[in-house]
Amino acid sequence: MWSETDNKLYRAFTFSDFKEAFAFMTRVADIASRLNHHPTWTNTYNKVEIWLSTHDAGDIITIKDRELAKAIDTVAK
Ligand SMILES: C[C@H](O)[C@H](O)[C@H]1CNC2=NC(N)=NC(=O)C2=N1
Repeated sequence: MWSETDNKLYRAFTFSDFKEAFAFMTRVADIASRLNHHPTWTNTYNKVEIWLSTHDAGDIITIKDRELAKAIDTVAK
């Protein structure tokens, strides 16, 4: 589940290995390009952490972040 802290949506995803984590990131990259809204994220081996906020609106959570979060959930296993 996504949590809200510091004016950001945050969720951590864990996969079986690095390859699965990176495949997920590739799918998210496609979505982000399509929505023209991009995550702040880190990847360490099988873990991907994502923070969503809208920089253009002064780094707050907007509908764009909620839509991206929902789309990311559809490709997370
Ligand atoms: C010019 C371009 O449309 C903007 O910079 C977009 C790109 N992706 C973005 N992504 C995020 N997370 N926040 C933004 O404000 C944002 N703005």
